[in-house]
Amino acid sequence: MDVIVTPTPELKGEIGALSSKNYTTRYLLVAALAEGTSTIHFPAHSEDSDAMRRCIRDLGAVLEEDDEKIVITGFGSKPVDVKELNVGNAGAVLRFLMAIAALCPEVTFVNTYPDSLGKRPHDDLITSLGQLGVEVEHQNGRLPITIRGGQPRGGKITVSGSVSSQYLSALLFLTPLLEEDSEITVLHDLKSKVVVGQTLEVLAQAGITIEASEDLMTYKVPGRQKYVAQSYTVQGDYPGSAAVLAAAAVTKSDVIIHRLPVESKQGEKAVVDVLQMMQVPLTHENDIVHVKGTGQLQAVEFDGDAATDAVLAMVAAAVFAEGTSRFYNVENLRYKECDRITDYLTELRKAGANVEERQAEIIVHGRPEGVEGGVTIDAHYDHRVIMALSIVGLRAKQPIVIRDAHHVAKSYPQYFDHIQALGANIEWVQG
Ligand SMILES: O=C(O)C1=C[C@@H](OP(=O)(O)O)[C@@H](O)[C@H](O)C1
Ligand SMILES: C=C(OP(=O)(O)O)C(=O)O
Repeated sequence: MDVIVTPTPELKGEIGALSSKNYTTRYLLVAALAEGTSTIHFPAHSEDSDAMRRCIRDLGAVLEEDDEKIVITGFGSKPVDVKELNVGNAGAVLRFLMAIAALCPEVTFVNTYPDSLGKRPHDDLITSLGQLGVEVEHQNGRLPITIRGGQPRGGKITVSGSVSSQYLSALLFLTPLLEEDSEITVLHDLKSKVVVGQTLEVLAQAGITIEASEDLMTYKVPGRQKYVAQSYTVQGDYPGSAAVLAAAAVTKSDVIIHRLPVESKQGEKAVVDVLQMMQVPLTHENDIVHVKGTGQLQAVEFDGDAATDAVLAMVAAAVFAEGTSRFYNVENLRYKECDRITDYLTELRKAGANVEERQAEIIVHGRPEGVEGGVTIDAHYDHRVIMALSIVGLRAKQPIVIRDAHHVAKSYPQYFDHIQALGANIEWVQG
């Protein structure tokens, strides 16, 4: 399905934020790794969180769900002997479960998105699993991947953090269950470091003890631990909400989003500070963000690694700012659903934006007068590219068609309904 975004000068209204993708995937996993029955309130519903639901069920967890909660009876440290898992296009779900699959005799992760997740590298995690004695069959570090685990014992492990934090998170979920204590050392840099804070927070909530160094580069993980069944509540999602906030920032707006906690470990909450730095009038109190946009923005410089999943939305806002914006330290955007630097900027340029790329940087020469639009955009299977280009479409001179916009459902299926409810001019058409 394609979406036509017709220029919309004003947005107005209130929405509740979608539930956090990163917390939902983590709570589903720790609930599955516990032996008792856990409850997760307000879990996210999206292709990625559904992928985790499907896979933990295949691994032996029992799930019962109603409108506001999911009750999960876990399999503990003993998943059933499943032969195949399908994670869809969900990177984090794949990486976390590649580690957990080490508890199974032999599992193959199939390749259902050859042009997206199928292109993403997993070599660094494969190397670390090898150190635990886990045999991994792969296609040059990519899907399809077969894990032959059995009984990894723990010990000293190194993992590179220079491409993704998800490899480290994966090892942090697995190692507490192993026979021996483990010591994990992160090599090189650790990208998306803030997301590891979410992993540690959830592990602690699930009763797991891990000693992490202050810089998050070394970990002592006692073995033979048990995940404790718990009750969890999922907070609102900043990465998805960042797109709605950026849309409000580039239009004349009066937009309120509920359920965005002021105290949160989600790095993408920085979108609020970045928009403020861009002189967008907004307040953030009592878990409510209220934007009263004028459509006028100033350029900004920002270390994007602190808010990796909100960078595309911030860049879209910067397209209409006065001056030149720079988003640096973002090389790992190249290893996501698409190359979120080259592919994304290609689409932005089509729409009329003036943007430049470096290996680890996006530079935006703002056009407060607006961009031309009147083009068809390729989604590159990327929900965040789709949301970002819709923001540009709101302020373009001519409508923008976003092809295969249904991939927005990877993280935020109700995104277009939400911005439509705020007044955005959106039409779905058969592609
Ligand atoms: O651990 C997680 O749940 C995630 C980590 C981040 O990935 P990288 O560590 O690869 O940057 C983020 O982009 C992704 O959406 C979710
Ligand atoms: C990169 C993302 O997800 P993942 O790595 O889990 O596929 C994302 O949600 O933007």
